[in-house]
Amino acid sequence: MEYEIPTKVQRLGVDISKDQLKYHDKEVLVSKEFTFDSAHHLHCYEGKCKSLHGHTYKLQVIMRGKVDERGISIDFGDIKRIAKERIMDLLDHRYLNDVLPLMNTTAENMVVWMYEQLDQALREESLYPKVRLEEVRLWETPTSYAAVTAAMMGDVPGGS
Ligand SMILES: Nc1nc2c(c(=O)[nH]1)N=C([C@H](O)[C@H](O)COP(=O)(O)OP(=O)(O)OP(=O)(O)O)CN2
Ligand SMILES: [Zn+2]
Repeated sequence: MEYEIPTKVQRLGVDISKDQLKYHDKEVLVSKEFTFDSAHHLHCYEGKCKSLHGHTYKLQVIMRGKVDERGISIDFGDIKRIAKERIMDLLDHRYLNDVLPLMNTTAENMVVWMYEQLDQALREESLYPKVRLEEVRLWETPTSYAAVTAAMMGDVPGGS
């Protein structure tokens, strides 16, 4: 997206040129974290998690993209909007075995589904053609997480 950046801007009363504002076009990782509370139980599992129980899940969404002329690759607020619409609105305070597509609700299965949801949403965003999903991490407890990366999902930079 093209932004109107004035040729000269003022800092502490001194004119500086827009070229001095950059690191634009550098690639950076941008991350945002969320929590949500859900109930679930595991199938095909002998142990306490076969019984109904709940977690405060923590989700970390890491995106990768070129910095624009404002110094932003993707607005943190837009990551929050996408994650809320595609994940938290569906899962927060819900029974996961009912609301997720048919799967065993392990952290591994859920994080792959979340990657697919977020990746699809980002591809549909016309605002950020130079940004892609890099990694998604899902903590089930403070000491246990599953993660998936773009490379693991077969997404290569420059691919369609
Ligand atoms: N590889 C996986 N192992 C387990 C999963 C999973 O999704 N992937 N899930 C569970 C249960 O859902 C359980 O609620 C979480 O397991 P665990 O980390 O063992 O929970 P604790 O409360 O015991 O965690 P501590 O932080 O060690 O107290 C089981 N395994
Ligand atoms: Zn659990």
